[in-house]
Amino acid sequence: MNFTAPLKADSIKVMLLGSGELGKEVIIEAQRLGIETIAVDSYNNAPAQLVANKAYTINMKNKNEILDVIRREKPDYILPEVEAINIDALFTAQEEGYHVIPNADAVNKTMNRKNIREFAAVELKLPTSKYEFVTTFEGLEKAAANIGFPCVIKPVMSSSGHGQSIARSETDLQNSWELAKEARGDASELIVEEFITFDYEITMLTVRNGKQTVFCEPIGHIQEDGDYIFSWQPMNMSEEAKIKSQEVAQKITDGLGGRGIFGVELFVKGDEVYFSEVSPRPHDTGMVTMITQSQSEFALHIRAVLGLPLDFIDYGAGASAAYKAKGDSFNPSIEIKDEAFTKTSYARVFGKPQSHKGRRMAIALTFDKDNSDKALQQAKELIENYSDK
Ligand SMILES: Nc1ncnc2c1ncn2[C@@H]1O[C@H](COP(=O)(O)OP(=O)(O)OP(=O)(O)O)[C@@H](O)[C@H]1O
Ligand SMILES: NCC(=O)N[C@@H]1O[C@H](COP(=O)([O-])[O-])[C@@H](O)[C@H]1O
Ligand SMILES: [Mg+2]
Repeated sequence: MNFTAPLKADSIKVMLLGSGELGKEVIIEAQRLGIETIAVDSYNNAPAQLVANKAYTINMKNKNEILDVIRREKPDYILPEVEAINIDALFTAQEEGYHVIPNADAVNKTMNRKNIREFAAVELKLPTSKYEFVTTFEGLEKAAANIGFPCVIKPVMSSSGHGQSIARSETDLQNSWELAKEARGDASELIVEEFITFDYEITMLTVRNGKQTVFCEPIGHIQEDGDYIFSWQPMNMSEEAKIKSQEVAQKITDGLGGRGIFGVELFVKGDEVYFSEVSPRPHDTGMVTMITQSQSEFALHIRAVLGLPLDFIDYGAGASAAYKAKGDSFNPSIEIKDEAFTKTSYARVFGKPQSHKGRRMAIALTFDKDNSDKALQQAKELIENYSDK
């Protein structure tokens, strides 16, 4: 294939909307190509802001504030990094000729569970859990009775497990209702999902550069309270399940279109593959690619955005373990014991300016040439050497 997108790095400007740990690595990869970078978020000194050329702190839910920074900076590419962004601003920017990654419609679909679930299940006919949407407590009771217990309840707009719960019986519904309502994001509507008793779940990182689609090796992961705590790559799976996973990932990303990396979340039971959701951006479980691939998911995202070739080397197996703050602090410090620095591991500390209990602050990355179970075991052990104050 002949790639015809020469890189004129010093004349390219990217703007990140959302500046957390994932964005920080995207900015670093962009900087490595000499690209000018602007990091926007709703609080000062967000991780990506610490490494970008310029930073803005705005209300990300406010259409005018987003459009103001876009019109002022005139970026070549706008890279949404979080879900909680005013979507009208992205549609307007796109109409004005700005290039939203992957495109405003894909961001709109994926930021809301109702849009993406109906797109996947109804339009693309991909297998998913049974689901219903509700806006009232009575509606929740009815939907849970139809779907059966246990069921999973989530606000239609939320991420990292916020506002999510499993109701095991009718008596849990009141708690689930209140938890979802208290969550940040849009909790005015909830999705009630059938609980899938999967054997394992994966993220299929899928990269589109406008000319081809490339898959990374499947990433296995473990979630606690709807948020990832461990991931490893490659996930050892049957050839049939792997092919089905790639087919689902291809369909959903073709359906969304545009350039960039996507994290397609799938549940696998035997050789059956269920679509769960998709991020049109790097994925938290994909941080493991910082140790397993010559081009991490962040480097691949930038390459895809620019329409550049996507070739890379898989170095071997690896794993990641998330470190979550144990307490609350306005001036947090992460302590990592010497034992956590081994020949086959390293740390990434995000530099978040404030911690609160459960906030992801750092990760441990481990490598093992051919055994992801061993890498995972080491990651689990090493993260015990992390603490915070
Ligand atoms: N229907 C389901 N059946 C079984 N487990 C589920 C179901 N839905 C969610 N889960 C579990 O909860 C996790 C988080 O769910 P989901 O990905 O929908 O939430 P999220 O808040 O969007 O997370 P993130 O933003 O981190 O991707 C899943 O990875 C899975 O482990
Ligand atoms: N599952 C989505 C995800 O991992 N997103 C990552 O977490 C950051 C928010 O962290 P915070 O909640 O600690 O501010 C986001 O900016 C993004 O990097
Ligand atoms: Mg998810």
